Amino acid sequence: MSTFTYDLTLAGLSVGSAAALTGIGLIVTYRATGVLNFAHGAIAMVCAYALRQCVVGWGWPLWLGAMVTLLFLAPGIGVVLERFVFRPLSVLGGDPAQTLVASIGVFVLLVGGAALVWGQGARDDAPELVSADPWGQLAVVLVLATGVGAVIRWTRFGRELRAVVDDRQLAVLGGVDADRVAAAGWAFGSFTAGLTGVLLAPYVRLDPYGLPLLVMEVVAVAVAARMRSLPVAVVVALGIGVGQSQLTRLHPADWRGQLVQAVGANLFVVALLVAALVLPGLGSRDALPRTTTARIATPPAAWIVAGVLFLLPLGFAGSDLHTSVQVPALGVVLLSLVVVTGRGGQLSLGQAAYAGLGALFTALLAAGRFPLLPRLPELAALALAVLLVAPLGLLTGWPAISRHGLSLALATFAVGVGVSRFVFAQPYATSGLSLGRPSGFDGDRAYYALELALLAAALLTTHALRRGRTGRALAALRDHEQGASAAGVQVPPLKLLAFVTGAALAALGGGMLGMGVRAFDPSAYDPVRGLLWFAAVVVLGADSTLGALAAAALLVGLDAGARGGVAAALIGVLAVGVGRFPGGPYEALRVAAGRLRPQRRVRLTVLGVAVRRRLRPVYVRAGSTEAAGPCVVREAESDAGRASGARSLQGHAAGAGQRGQASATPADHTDVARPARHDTGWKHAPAPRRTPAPPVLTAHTLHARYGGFTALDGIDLVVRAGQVTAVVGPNGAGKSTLFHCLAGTVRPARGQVRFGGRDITRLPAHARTRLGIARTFQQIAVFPSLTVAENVRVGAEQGRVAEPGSVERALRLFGLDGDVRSLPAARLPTGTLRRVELARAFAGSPRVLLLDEPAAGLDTAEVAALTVVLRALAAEGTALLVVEHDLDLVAGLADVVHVMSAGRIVSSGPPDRVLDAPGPQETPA
Ligand SMILES: Nc1ncnc2c1ncn2[C@@H]1O[C@H](COP(=O)(O)OP(=O)(O)OP(=O)(O)O)[C@@H](O)[C@H]1O
Repeated sequence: MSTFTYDLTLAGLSVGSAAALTGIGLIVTYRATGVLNFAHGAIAMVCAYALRQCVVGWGWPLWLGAMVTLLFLAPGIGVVLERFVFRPLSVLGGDPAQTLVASIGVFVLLVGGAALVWGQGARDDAPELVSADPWGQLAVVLVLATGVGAVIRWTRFGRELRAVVDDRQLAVLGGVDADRVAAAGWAFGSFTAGLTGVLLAPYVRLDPYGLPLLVMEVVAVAVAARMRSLPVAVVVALGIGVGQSQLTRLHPADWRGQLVQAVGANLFVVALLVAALVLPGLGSRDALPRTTTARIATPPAAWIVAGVLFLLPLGFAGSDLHTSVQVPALGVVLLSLVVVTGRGGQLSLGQAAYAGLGALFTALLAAGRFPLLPRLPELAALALAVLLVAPLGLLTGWPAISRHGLSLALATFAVGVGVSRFVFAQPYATSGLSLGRPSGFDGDRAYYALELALLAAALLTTHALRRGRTGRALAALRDHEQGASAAGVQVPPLKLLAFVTGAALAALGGGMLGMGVRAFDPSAYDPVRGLLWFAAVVVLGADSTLGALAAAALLVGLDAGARGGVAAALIGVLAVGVGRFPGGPYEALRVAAGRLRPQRRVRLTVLGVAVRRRLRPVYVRAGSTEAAGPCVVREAESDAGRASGARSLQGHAAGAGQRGQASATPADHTDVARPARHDTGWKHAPAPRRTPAPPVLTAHTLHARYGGFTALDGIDLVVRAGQVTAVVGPNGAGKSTLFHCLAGTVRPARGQVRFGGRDITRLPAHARTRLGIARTFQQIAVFPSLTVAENVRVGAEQGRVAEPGSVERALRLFGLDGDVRSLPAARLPTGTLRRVELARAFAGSPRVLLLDEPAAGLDTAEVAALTVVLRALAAEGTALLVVEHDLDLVAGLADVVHVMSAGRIVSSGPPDRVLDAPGPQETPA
């Protein structure tokens, strides 16, 4: 090996060691707590500053500064974060969404805090703890990795750690002190962050923004190791480090060479892009605090006040006016986050990239440097830049189709970092670039007026996306993606729409920002800004346009008026707390106000029916002297008849009977007395016989597998119009898998699903809904931020046919046409929510209703009323398939029962025959 190659290898090992350290720290924290610590780089930066402060600022000996920094400060930060930020969140349920936002909040807080304390400028006098000789650093890394690996594998603490990671609650029940394990994980993770920071600081720019970003760029190392394997992380880190170092030999001749060199010099970013966009995703849960609250409408007065405040700067002069110019521009950028994150519920940490591209393209187009295009006037350049950047929204929109939670966070972050490194930081794109204002708007006042007009256009666009059919579909997507898909919402195109619109708005705002300062400044659009803007929008109410405008004013105002870093620190503090108030500050205010004022109570009937008694006569215990009474429906209806909701149901069902669509109406059933049979065990009265109805949905030899495990083993099933078909069986029998295959959320390995003769095996869930297969969920899927009527309207708009009056009909049928219709679904009782979900499914005029444990969470009276409703729907001609554990409900409701065991249907027939037979169904959960 030549000396040059050897030297480059050594340099690469040095960089790779620091990356390996970061990987080890991220993996250990993730394993111990389930949190991907976005603040890791910021902790590294704070520790590097602290060591410099001790040694350079206060003149301490290096060993003392290093001990205090690495053995007290770094682990201390970890313990404090665990105790005061992440433990409360894990007590609240450990939603990864909230921990992600909190860790971004910690990042922003530390960056802002460091800028406040140590200033924003870069330092080049960080003390050198370990000599530049890479062998020393490598030794540190290998000792650490081996030590951690040994602890995890062979010690009691390691076993506890693995137990907590696998199932925290189970580990706690088993006597493990999960908090201690999490605190140790955080302390160690922060220690490695601190070590990375002090090792790197002498060789890179030590500043509050650059170092954290540099450290987070190597997160690919941990992702490549699937957040699990320390040896893989170390090997990948060293490999990329050496590769990156070797590629510095390239000497560019033209812009292509420069691009290749840029790739070589940023191999960790390339690895991040590959890890985040190509490798399978890490987590699947939603990445935003799930909306549990209704959106609070902005009072008109607030808009008037905002309008006046935004007009005020027109009367300003000098530096005040010059600063104000940034507010509308940043407001437009933040509105892009309202569209993507607030309304669409899609996490986007890379929005700064689109803003920067908007500014860059505007500058290139206005300068005549854009390939193949002539020089354009500034306003035309801005408009064309917006159009050009909009489709680039697919860069993050495409991954968002299949990625959620952490995976989407990483993908959008990676795109932000990639664009920053490969476009903004490259001289071939940006050298000698200036950006002027449109002619006629050169002065600050005129330009501000132009910005207000553009802001108004952006507000109108945002507003349009928050109203009407698309607005409701977006809200549904945000509130419950699976539920939205089940309601017929075409989720992938809707996500793309959100990201493309978001990219266009960000580009517009970015171009306006650039024109405001008459320059393209790459640092104004770096990925740290993306995190800050994301945090600012989330804490001020992600779905609030006014919140975005307030955030813009706050960020610009604090940056201009206070010491640098105040804005970031404030936003960080708020973001750290946001997980405790998932609805944002409005929710916090509401909670506070709620303590002072009693909440408005709404009286609701149960399923629209004043049913108070459990249905009695379907079962009689052996030896009981109680005679069988009339059948289920008469009992329920005799109570129900007193309620308007029941009248609507009866009328509805009778109407259906008159139209001749149904084989039986509830009234028909009341005429069928069910004699009791006195025998051992629970017995069932015979169900009324019906004439065979035509098949609507059929399954043919369905096979489904999870890895090597066969969950469905050749299922044949027929669901007929006007009948209730039930599937029962013990836990793990495969009922839910069958349900998912029919609903389109699981793709069978073999076999067919047919609907009205058409093969729909490969159709996605939303397409099945549009054909006429609606479903409900075991865990109720409603859209909490929408009102009851809006929930039902989503079902009607996206369902099989948009029949006029279908919303009102569904609301009436399920007894939701009173005051409750205009209440937000958040915080309604379970029974009402079940009705809302059913009404939503029904409003799309489905031919088949798939119901996954519809009685889950309902009390006896609600189950009784539910039976009436489902009977009425079947009587109307709808085909119902019910997967249910409640055998009482099945016996009283179903026409045909299929019993499943170990992935097969082991018996089928009318409930009285099937449920009486001994078999696996007798041990349901
Ligand atoms: N995503 C999955 N990955 C691996 N195995 C799975 C998955 N989902 C289900 N299984 C397994 O497939 C089998 C069938 O599960 P399924 O949920 O369909 O049964 P079930 O009858 O609905 O049970 P339950 O009544 O408890 O919901 C079970 O052994 C289950 O452990």
